[in-house]
Amino acid sequence: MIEIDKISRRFGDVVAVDDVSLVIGSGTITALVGTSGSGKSTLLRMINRLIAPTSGTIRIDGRDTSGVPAEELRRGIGYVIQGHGLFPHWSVARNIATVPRLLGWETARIDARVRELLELFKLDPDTYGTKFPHQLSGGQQQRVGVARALAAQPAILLMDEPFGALDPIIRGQAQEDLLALQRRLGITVVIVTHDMEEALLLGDRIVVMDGGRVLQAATPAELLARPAPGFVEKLVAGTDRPLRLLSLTQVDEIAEPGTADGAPIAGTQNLRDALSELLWRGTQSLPVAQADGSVRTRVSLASILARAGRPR
Ligand SMILES: Nc1ncnc2c1ncn2[C@@H]1O[C@H](COP(=O)(O)OP(=O)(O)OP(=O)(O)O)[C@@H](O)[C@H]1O
Repeated sequence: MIEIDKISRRFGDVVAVDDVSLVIGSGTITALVGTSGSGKSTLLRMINRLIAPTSGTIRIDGRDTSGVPAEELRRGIGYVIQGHGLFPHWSVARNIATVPRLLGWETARIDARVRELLELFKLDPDTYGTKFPHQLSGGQQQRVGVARALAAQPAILLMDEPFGALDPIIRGQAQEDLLALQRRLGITVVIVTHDMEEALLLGDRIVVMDGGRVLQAATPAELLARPAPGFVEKLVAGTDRPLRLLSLTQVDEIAEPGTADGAPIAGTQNLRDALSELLWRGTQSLPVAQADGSVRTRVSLASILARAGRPR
């Protein structure tokens, strides 16, 4: 758990972060979202002490980070920035090995870890380990950047606009990969983005910042249903709110007993997928399949539409 307690940071006359308090649960993804200059990066960098707070305290698992040597702290926290930040004259393998080498791991252990990570990120170790960053695509460089951040198995991963430089298709894939990776490793992720759509997709919790302050910290469902008046409401209104709401609910949650024609949709898919499928097929209801393949329920267009409006 990361406890941020009344943290502020000034740069001269500018108050970049203004009295922020937040609790970030272990094993969750928290998205810090806001416009440029709202203090997101400064707040993120105070967690690994790349920036020292002017006042306030940050505790990680109960331990005040101001008492931990900065190097030691940073080795235990992965950090990924926009445009990957790889060392251009080092091979991919050496880039990934940066922190394990600093920690003095044995060569065989480092090599095994590098291979494991390359495989995890779907990059063949024999093909890609010896390449240099400029020989990779933007998406591949980004994956190597995340692999490097995870090399020493940190419990926390900080990401500052990690997908900002990727084109929309690669970006969508990278977001899905991050979700899968986080669920698999159970790490705590704090990600900075100026994109509310990205925050809604990735965040278990979304923290909206403006002028260095937290305006609202909530789950995606809460934020969509009850955005704080003013700035947050405006940000949320810019997203496809009804479709976003639908994507937060699984088909199983509203499926009813009965049958329908056609190929079934999995109960674990979300209502947005179900709506899309219904519209495409031009029908009123779809059969719903369970993990064991059995089909006992259906989901109807009417019941989906009832979930797409403003919650009352
Ligand atoms: N090293 C610095 N020296 C002076 N001012 C700074 C410094 N770093 C940040 N600031 C100022 O602090 C405020 C918050 O900046 P910060 O980078 O945290 O915002 P941000 O929300 O991450 O913005 P962006 O999305 O553009 O990165 C801005 O007004 C910025 O100009």
